[in-house]
Amino acid sequence: QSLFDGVIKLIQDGQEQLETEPPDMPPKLLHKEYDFIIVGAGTAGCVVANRLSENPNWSVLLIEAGRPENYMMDFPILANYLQFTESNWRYQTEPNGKACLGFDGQRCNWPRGKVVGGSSVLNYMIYTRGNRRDFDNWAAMGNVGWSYKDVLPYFRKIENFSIPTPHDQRYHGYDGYLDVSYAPYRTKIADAIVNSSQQYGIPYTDYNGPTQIGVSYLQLTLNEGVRESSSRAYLHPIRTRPNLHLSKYSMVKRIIIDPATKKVQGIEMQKNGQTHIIRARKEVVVSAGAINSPQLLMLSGIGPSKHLKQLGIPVLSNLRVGFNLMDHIAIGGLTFLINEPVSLKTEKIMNLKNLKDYLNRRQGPLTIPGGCEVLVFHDFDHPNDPDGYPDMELLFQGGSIVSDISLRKDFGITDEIYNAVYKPIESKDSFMVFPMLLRPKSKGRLMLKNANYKTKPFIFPNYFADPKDMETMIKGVRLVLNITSEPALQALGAKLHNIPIPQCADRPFGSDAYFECMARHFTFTIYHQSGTCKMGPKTDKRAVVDPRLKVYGIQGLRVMDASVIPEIPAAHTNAPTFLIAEKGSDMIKQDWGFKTQ
Ligand SMILES: Cc1cc2nc3c(=O)[nH]c(=O)nc-3n(C[C@H](O)[C@H](O)[C@H](O)COP(=O)(O)OP(=O)(O)OC[C@H]3O[C@@H](n4cnc5c(N)ncnc54)[C@H](O)[C@@H]3O)c2cc1C
Repeated sequence: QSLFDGVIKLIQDGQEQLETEPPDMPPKLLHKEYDFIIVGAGTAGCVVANRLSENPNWSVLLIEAGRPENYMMDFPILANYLQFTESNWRYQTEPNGKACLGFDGQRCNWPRGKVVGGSSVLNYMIYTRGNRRDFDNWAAMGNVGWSYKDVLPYFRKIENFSIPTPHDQRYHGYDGYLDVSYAPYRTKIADAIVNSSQQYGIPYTDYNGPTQIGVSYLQLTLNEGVRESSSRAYLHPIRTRPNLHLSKYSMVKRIIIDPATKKVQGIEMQKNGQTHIIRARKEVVVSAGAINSPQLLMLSGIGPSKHLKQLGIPVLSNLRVGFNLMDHIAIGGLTFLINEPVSLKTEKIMNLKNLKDYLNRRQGPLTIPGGCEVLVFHDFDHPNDPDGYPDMELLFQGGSIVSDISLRKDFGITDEIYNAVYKPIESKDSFMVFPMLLRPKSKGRLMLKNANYKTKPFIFPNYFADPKDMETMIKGVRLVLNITSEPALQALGAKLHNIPIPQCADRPFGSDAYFECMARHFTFTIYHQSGTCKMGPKTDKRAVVDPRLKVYGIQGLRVMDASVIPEIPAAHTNAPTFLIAEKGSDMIKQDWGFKTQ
C-alpha cells in the first residue's frame, strides 16, 4: 500500500471517528432537566457518563468545555504536539525562586486536556495502577471501601489487557472497555535499557500485577497502535444511547445550590455565547480535573471561607478546597549521548516508510507515545525486596530534548539554557531519563485569583518544600548512572551529556550539589496534578468529599476525578482516575437503588 492509500485511510478514519464520538447536542435540543449532570468529559467524566447511562431510566447530561477529539490526536508519536493546540488549558505555576527556575518566567507549564477525553487525549498513555499499599493507605486514612482488596476488582473491570509477557491472570481483566497493550515497536535503546537494568539486578516485571518493583516496557492505553482515550474507550461504544446527551464547547460557570437547604439544583453553563441553566433531579457530578474541579467548587461557594469572602463569594460550605495539591516531578533534561544512529529523531523517523507503516498498518516507530518506552520502579528503603513500595520511577525515552523541537517548547526551557546546554548536541543521537519522585512529601495549593470563571487560578506547587524530596531525587539520578553503566547500554556508548546548565556551573558537574541545582532549574512535571478536593472521613479537617465522594455540607454533589486522591499513589494518575470513576459510579448506583454487578 502506498502513502496515498495511507493518507486516504487516515482521512477516512478521522471522519469515522467524528461519527463514532457522540454528537454535540445543540442548545435547543438540550432538556431543561436531567437526572444526572456530569461536568467534564475527561478521563473520569466519560466513565461516569457511560456507567450512569447504563440505567435506561436515568437521563444523563455530560458537559465538556472543549472540542471533539480528532484522529490526529491519536497518533502516539504526536503526543508532544497536542499541548500547542486549543485542546490544552495551558496552566502555569507561580514562580517561587526554588523550582522551575530554568523555564520562561520561572513558571512550570501545566497542560490539561480541554477536549472530549480530557487529559487522556494529551497524555503519554502510560498505564500504571500503583502499589497495593497506596490503596491500603487510603483505607487506613479512614476511606472505607478503598483498600487494595476493594479496588482490585475495579482495576480488572476497567481493562482489556493484551500484554503478551507471562503475567498473573488474577490481577488482570480481559473484557473491560480500556485496551492496555505494549507499543508495537521498540527502539534498540529500549531493549538496551531493559537489558542494562536486568544486568544491574532489576527483575523484569508486570508492574500492574501482584508486585511492582522492576523494569518493564511500558504498558499503554493503546489499541493496536492508536491512542485509547477515555472517550474512545467509554463513550464511542455507547454513542447511540438515547438517555445520554453530550454538550461540547460548554463551560460550566457555577453549580447552582439552594443557600437555605444546601441542596444542588443544577448548573449554569456558557455555550455559543449564551448562558444556559440546566437542572439536576438527582445529582451533579464534578469531573473537571484537579485544577478545574476545585476552581468550580470555589466559584460556587464551596471552599475556605476566608479566601472566598475576600473575593466576595458567599460561602455555602467551608472546606479546604484547593489544598493538598500534589504532583509527580522529575529532573528534566538528563541526557545520554550514544554512538549508534538508533534514537527517535523526528527528522529521521518521519520518513515515507514509517508514515506508510503507521497509516496502513499502525506499526513502526510512530506508535511510540511521545518517545516514552521503558520504566523502572525502585524502592530506596528496601532495594532488595521484590515486593517493595517504590519511591522512585525512572522513565526512559528513546530520544531526548534535541530529538524533536516540540519538547523544548513543551517544557518551556529558556533559550539561554537550551542554546548553552543542548544546542551543541542537536546533531547527535541521544536518549533521556526522567528520575521521578513517586511519593513526594511536599504539597501545594491552588487559589482563585478572582470570582470570574474565565480567570485561571493561582497555582503554588511548593515543589521541594520538604528536603527529603530532593534527597530522593538525587538518589534517583545515581540509580540512573548505575544502570546506564551496565554493558548493554555501554555497547551503545551511553555517556552522560556533561555541558552544565550555566546557572549551576559553579558546582562540580555530577556532584549532588550540581544535580540539586539542575532539579531546581529543570523541574519537570509528569502532569499528575491531584488531591485538591481531598477524600477523607469526617474527622479529617482537610477532607472535601467523604469516602463515597459526596461533598461535605452539600446535598446532591459529588466530585469524581483525580482531585479526590487523598495521597498520590506510586503511579501515573490516569489508571487511578479510571478507578475512582468506576468505583464512584457504582456508589451512585447503590445510593439510588440501581443494582450493580
Ligand atoms: C501532557 C500529559 C501527559 C500525561 N501523561 C500521563 C500518562 O502517560 N499516564 C498517566 O497515567 N497519566 C498521565 N497524565 C495524567 C492523566 O492523564 C490525568 O491524571 C487524568 O487524565 C486526569 O483525569 P481527570 O478526569 O481528573 O481530568 P481530565 O481528564 O483533565 O478531565 C477534565 C475535563 O473537564 C473539562 N472541564 C474542566 N472544567 C470544565 C468546566 N468548567 N465546564 C465543562 N468542562 C470542564 C476539561 O476540559 C476536561 O475535558 C498526563 C497528563 C497530561 C496533561
